[in-house]
Amino acid sequence: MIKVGIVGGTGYTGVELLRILAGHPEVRLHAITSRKEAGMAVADLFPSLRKRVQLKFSTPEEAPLTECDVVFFATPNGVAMQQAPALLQAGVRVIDLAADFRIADVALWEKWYGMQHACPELVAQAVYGLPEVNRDRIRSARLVANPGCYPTAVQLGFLPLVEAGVVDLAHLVADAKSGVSGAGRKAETHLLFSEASENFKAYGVQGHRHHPEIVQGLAAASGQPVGLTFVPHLTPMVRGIHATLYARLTREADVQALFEQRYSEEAFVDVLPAGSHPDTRSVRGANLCRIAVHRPQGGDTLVILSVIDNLVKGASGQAVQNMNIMFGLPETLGLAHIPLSP
Ligand SMILES: NC(=O)C1=CN([C@@H]2O[C@H](COP(=O)(O)OP(=O)(O)OC[C@H]3O[C@@H](n4cnc5c(N)ncnc54)[C@H](OP(=O)(O)O)[C@@H]3O)[C@@H](O)[C@H]2O)C=CC1
Ligand SMILES: CC(=O)N[C@@H](CCC(=O)OP(=O)(O)O)C(=O)O
Repeated sequence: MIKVGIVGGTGYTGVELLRILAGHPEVRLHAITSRKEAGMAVADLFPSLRKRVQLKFSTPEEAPLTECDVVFFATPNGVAMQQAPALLQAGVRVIDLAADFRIADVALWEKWYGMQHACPELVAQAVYGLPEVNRDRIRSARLVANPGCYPTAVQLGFLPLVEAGVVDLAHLVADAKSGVSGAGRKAETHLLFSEASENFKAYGVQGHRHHPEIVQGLAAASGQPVGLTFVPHLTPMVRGIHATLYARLTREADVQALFEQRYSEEAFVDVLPAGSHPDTRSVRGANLCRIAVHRPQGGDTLVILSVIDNLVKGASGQAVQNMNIMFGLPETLGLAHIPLSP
């Protein structure tokens, strides 16, 4: 059994990790932290976990994290980089759901995240945890940087095209919409029901911290610089990301076949029949990215639709997928949830 610790167990990705890991046959939950709820039983805070999770929250200082085989950080940016070095030193493997180790260029990371990196020397050791790209490196990784939610939906949607070199790499467009849980379980005015419901807006048009992460991944996949316009939107639903991606075809290709071949061996990427319209509900609660390929009017502009549940394939499910790979388990173990519908 793998002994698991979670730092940040009261946030949305933390409770989603608990939901998935409580049903994982090879996992024993050993430590879970919260500074605000220390001493409280997990099941008292989250009744959905009653009789499934027996642990109590401990402070990060008191939790027996060094006794774990792997520790997940489901914390705000800038927390894992403070605590990961000591855990790695103690032989514990680390999966960070935040962005501390996602960007290889530390100066670029510091610019976007507005803080100094606490352990820049570890960034080069970290493996970017998008299994569909980095599976072999994840197997032996001690430190995994779990991708952001938008970057997962956008990269999986563009990858077959940029790898095959059939689109104009200078002018990619990603128009993405996220549910409100993407912003985390915190009290902010724009996340209030009266503000976020019956409302729809773009944000971060001038620049969003997921832009450099997406560009880094697509440039590595294509071997060339990539130009991307990325516009995130907040949409009044709880879970889900719908990314509408645009790319101009520069070479004739059977794009549907390209996608089907690229993902034919991937358990968690579903390429739909040509012309489909995936909805976020079709992936809700599941570790799954569903993709549909369109070529409107047979022209040279491709439209790719990519949907995920931001908390599952966009965060905690993908983190468990990475854990399975790191510990030599079947990649799908504990991740067979069927999406919730309706
Ligand atoms: N929500 C989403 O869809 C996605 C989120 N992510 C990333 O995952 C991470 C977690 O996100 P989310 O669950 O939404 O965040 P939340 O804001 O919902 O939860 C944050 C958690 O971290 C704990 N925490 C906060 N500060 C510290 C600290 N200094 N030391 C230790 N624990 C701390 C909090 O508990 P307490 O304060 O009690 O200690 C809480 O449990 C973030 O980095 C986010 O960017 C990535 C992909 C998708
Ligand atoms: C809807 C919403 O607010 N989404 C968040 C992104 C989700 C996230 O948590 O991204 P990181 O893991 O990179 O921090 C945002 O745009 O800031």
